[in-house]
Amino acid sequence: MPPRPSPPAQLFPHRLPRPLLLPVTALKHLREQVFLAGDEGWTGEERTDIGGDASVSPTPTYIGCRGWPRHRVRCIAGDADTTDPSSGTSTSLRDWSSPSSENTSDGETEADVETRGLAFFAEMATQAASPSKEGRYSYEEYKETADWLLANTEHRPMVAIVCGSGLGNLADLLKEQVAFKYEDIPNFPKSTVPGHAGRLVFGNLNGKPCVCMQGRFHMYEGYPLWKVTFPIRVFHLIGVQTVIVTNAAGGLNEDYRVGHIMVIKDHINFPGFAGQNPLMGPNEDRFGPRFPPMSDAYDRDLRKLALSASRDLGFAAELHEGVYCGLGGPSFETIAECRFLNRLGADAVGMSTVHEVVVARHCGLRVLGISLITNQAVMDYNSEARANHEEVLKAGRESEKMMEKLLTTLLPRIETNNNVN
Ligand SMILES: O=P(O)(O)O[C@H]1O[C@H](CO)[C@@H](O)[C@H]1O
Ligand code: HPA
Repeated sequence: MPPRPSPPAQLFPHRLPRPLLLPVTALKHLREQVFLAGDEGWTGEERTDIGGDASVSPTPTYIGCRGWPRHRVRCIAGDADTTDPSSGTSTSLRDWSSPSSENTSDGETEADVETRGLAFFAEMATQAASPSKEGRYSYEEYKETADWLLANTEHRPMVAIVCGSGLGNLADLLKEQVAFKYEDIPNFPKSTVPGHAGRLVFGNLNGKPCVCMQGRFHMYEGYPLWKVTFPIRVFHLIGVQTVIVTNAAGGLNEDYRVGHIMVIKDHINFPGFAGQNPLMGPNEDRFGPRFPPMSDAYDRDLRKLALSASRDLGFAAELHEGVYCGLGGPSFETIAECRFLNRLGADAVGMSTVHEVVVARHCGLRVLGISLITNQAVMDYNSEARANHEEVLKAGRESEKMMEKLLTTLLPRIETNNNVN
């Protein structure tokens, strides 16, 4: 029998810092019987007989175990990965597996089993104590992704462009492309919204090295805000200095029409009012200060550049500068909400952007925001209009060329100074 890893003593805290959670789906391939019990009993779904071919819920269900170290771990073996769908992290069980045995009768003693089980729990406890389990990524995870990207492409982008709904084709502007699917990039969340392809595209846009997010993450997809904003910090670590956030938005300002462009002057972070700010939780000083100002969120010089580029292109009639209000979604706004937001001073409304901007400013990135007005918010009780995503995507496609021209004209005018090797 191959030697079993023995758990280092320091990995055994007196108590787990928080309930230990194991996804049941992770255990469904286990070939032996697992008995778990904690001194405070079970949390979550009660199961004491997971293993073998026992049918377990195909949907991710969590079992939790409080109390340490009084778990009774009879045996853990198998060849499965634990994947936590909420964090995307995965832990291999293979290290603790019994390679040949189907049960404990292959000479493995009770003590062997106990050691192996405890080692497994020690690993899980370490994970539970790691920052990424505290509802955020660790600095090392951002770094891991940044290093992976730098190792897999020679591009060194100075500008990152986040493509809004229906605006993913902006990435096609990039020459000498190197593209990665989000699912292939370590730690990256997955795109789930139609119109957000889920690819990170590197290349040169009119001579300027860029990276394009063909698809962003939204709060309404169920992602916590530290996940929604994950790529922004990665961009910072790979040397990006300027982020251009684009979005599809509903026009609240009565002068705005479908197909108009709004250079974002400022935003209202509505989820922030309710305590949903991506910077909640322990501050990571390596990215920025605890209390970053937001009064200069949208760079004045970049706004001027965008406005002058739009005018040079003859877009003056379709051009505005205004305030974007970010909501949680996914439901579109009621008439009363639209009226309320408009009175608050918002010119356009959407379900994204503000979180990315807060995180970008926290780590010192310059931000330019551009909204494409894809629909007029319904403000009138006699209106038959109903906001819908298809209309949003259609408007995006119809104004694609305009947005492309704007970015192509704008990009070479942006001064950048990339110091990353
Ligand atoms: O903000 P982007 O991602 O452009 O998308 C906007 O369009 C979608 C609604 O149609 C929402 O996701 C809203 O936020
Ligand atoms: N409301 C919210 N989000 C949106 C809208 C809207 O009208 N249009 C595009 N994204």
